[in-house]
Amino acid sequence: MTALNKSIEPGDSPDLTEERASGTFDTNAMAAVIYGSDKFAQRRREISEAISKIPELADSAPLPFLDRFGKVTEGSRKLSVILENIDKLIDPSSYEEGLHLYTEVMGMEGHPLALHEVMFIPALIAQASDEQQVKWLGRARRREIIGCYAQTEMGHGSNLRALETTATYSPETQEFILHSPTITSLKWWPGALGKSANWAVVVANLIIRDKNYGPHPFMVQLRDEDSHEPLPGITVGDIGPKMAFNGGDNGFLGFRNYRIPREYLLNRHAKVEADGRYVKPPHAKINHSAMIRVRSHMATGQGALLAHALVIAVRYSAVRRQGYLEDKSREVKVLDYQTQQHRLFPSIARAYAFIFCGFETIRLYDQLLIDVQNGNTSGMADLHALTSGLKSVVTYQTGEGIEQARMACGGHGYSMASYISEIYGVAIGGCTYEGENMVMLLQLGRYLVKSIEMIQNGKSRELGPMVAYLAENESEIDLNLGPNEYLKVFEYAARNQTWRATEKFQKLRNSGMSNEKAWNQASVELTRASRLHTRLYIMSTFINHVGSIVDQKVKGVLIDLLNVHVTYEVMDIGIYVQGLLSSNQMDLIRNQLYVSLETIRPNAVSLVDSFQISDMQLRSVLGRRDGNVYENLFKWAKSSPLNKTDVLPSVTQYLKPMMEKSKL
Ligand SMILES: CCCCCCC/C=C/C(=O)SCCNC(=O)CCNC(=O)[C@H](O)C(C)(C)COP(=O)(O)OP(=O)(O)OC[C@H]1O[C@@H](n2cnc3c(N)ncnc32)[C@H](O)[C@@H]1OP(=O)(O)O
Ligand SMILES: Cc1cc2nc3c(=O)[nH]c(=O)nc-3n(C[C@H](O)[C@H](O)[C@H](O)COP(=O)(O)OP(=O)(O)OC[C@H]3O[C@@H](n4cnc5c(N)ncnc54)[C@H](O)[C@@H]3O)c2cc1C
Repeated sequence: MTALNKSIEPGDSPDLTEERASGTFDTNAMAAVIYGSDKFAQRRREISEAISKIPELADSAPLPFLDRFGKVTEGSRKLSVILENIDKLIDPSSYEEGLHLYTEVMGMEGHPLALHEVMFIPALIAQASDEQQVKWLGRARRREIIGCYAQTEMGHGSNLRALETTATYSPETQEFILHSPTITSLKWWPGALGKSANWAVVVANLIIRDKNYGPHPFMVQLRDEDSHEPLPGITVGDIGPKMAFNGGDNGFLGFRNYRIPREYLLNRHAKVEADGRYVKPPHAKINHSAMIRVRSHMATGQGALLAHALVIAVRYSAVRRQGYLEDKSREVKVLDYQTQQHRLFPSIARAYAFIFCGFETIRLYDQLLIDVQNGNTSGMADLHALTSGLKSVVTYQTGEGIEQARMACGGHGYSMASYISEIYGVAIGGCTYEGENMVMLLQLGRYLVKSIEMIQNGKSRELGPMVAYLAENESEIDLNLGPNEYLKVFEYAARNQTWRATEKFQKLRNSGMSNEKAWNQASVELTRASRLHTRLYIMSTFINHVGSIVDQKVKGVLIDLLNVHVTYEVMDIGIYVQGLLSSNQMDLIRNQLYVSLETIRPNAVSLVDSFQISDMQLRSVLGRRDGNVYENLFKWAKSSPLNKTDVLPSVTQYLKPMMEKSKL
């Protein structure tokens, strides 16, 4: 009989083989659920296999041993190998296949095409007119040019309206003149801008005859296509090392009265006629679409990062033995400790939940893109509110989960051999990029307040399906709790908090305070409402997704995982449900959580194996598929550049003389 867990191979650590043998479901079938289809899950495996056959695609050294220069060079080197072999590796027209290829080969530390694929091309698709797409999109897709998305400035990121870069229209020459008037107006942070990109989508305030029409996207050539030297009028460079993404060249950019043709305003939606007449877009915020797209993809992306950390921590916890339970003759796998399970299993559930939730937001974005191309912008506000909350909650919880995974690996978790700190650095960047989390929670807060105001004005029927629960009365909770009852508990918490926060804001405003001051004084409560609303959404998409699964064994284990999720989440928001649940009921839920941790235990390794993250992609000694951690940890340490010689020059130059002097 073939094993249900497809990761078993001869030579593996017996501890991991034992774990895999206890799995109750087919990990390939689970991978099909995680990656949306059996076909794509299979393609991922094939792509990984094809990559492994091209030795030049392997890291030339463990990435943590490379310095910044080495990391940036390594990314470009591998990119050129990828492009030479691209047809052998993927269907180049598939975004998903490309993403898998890049993630596997490049790792997560950044590379010259990261922003090209994630923002530059999507911005062209959403914002360039048909003629502009003919001009640039093909070139971008063929990677004849490398692009980035340059919006944030040194002085402003969250508050777009305060960007200082201007694009002033000159009707005489039919050009826009891009200018950076101050130090703080320098573009600052855009990925791949520093050294790699030769073109950029630049967001600048459009000025026509002294009137500011707000931020608009412009296609701007930064560097000569032959020499790669910055063009006259452009100041560009790298912003230096960061917490993570050090294989990437996030950059700065300034303009000195830099002229571009009128046709370089991305003008699918807004236009400037030759005489300077402005043609308004169908929605004031349509220029934000590249951001909405990334935010829509963030739940899946962050779920995948959390998954990376959990693969490492769960596998390692199954081979790490420390201390005793009942059997005093052999130390126990640390995964058998309830505290370890409590640390890791709710995060496994969240990783699955985020990925499933991401399916939904990506689908909503793709639909919105079609609608907007057809002139229908009515879905923009809803998706903006939803993805604003979602990006904030998933990035924060992913960061929490990764950090717990690191601690769950003890001392070795702190070593770069675990690679978890790199994953953490990358993931936690998501709390900031695409809109700082508090700022984005408050965007959702605005939407929730407006929803409550609709209810107060007797317009409950006009509420969208995602906020309809705000108008409902709470019902009794039956504590023969199934997932749907937990959903009701969450609805109660989110509804109560949203009403309380809104009423606080309204009361302050009605007391004569300005709108802005009242908003600020209610803002912590509003962010709490936004988080609860978003967590409710995540839970409900998780429940719906599990309900739709056909494979009964896969569905069975996902129901077990859902039980971990709903009980953990409700315990976590206990303070918001005190008015609904008695302390006896809370105890009952707490016990259900502990039972669900035990239930999921035999499937823990199979659940993380199902993410099918190859060793190459994982880059972790602790998380290796074969579980042979210790001998490889020693090998890894020996490969440290510091161990190339027994006596370092720094010892000869400084420490030896110091010790010699002390002897006198
Ligand atoms: C391989 C991995 C690579 C990782 C890649 C990482 C790449 C990172 C890239 C970046 O970070 S790019 C830069 C991202 N920057 C931001 O996200 C900036 C955040 N700020 C904003 O998005 C906006 O400033 C804001 C906070 C949303 C406010 O918008 P605005 O400045 O336009 O404010 P107002 O004029 O006050 O308007 C508010 C009004 O508009 C509605 N609204 C805002 N955005 C949208 C939208 N996209 N769609 C629909 N509606 C929108 C908002 O809800 C308000 O509506 P009302 O409440 O007034 O009705
Ligand atoms: C790894 C990484 C990659 C990036 N890539 C790009 C890129 O490719 N292109 C690009 O253009 N940009 C990029 N950025 C920039 C990023 O989008 C901004 O840093 C982000 O939007 C936050 O803006 P800020 O840095 O100005 O923060 P600030 O707005 O200055 O935030 C500082 C603090 O002020 C608070 N705050 C600000 N406004 C409010 C408010 N209205 N209400 C309450 N609190 C508020 C915030 O919550 C935060 O605590 C990247 C950033 C990082 C970290």
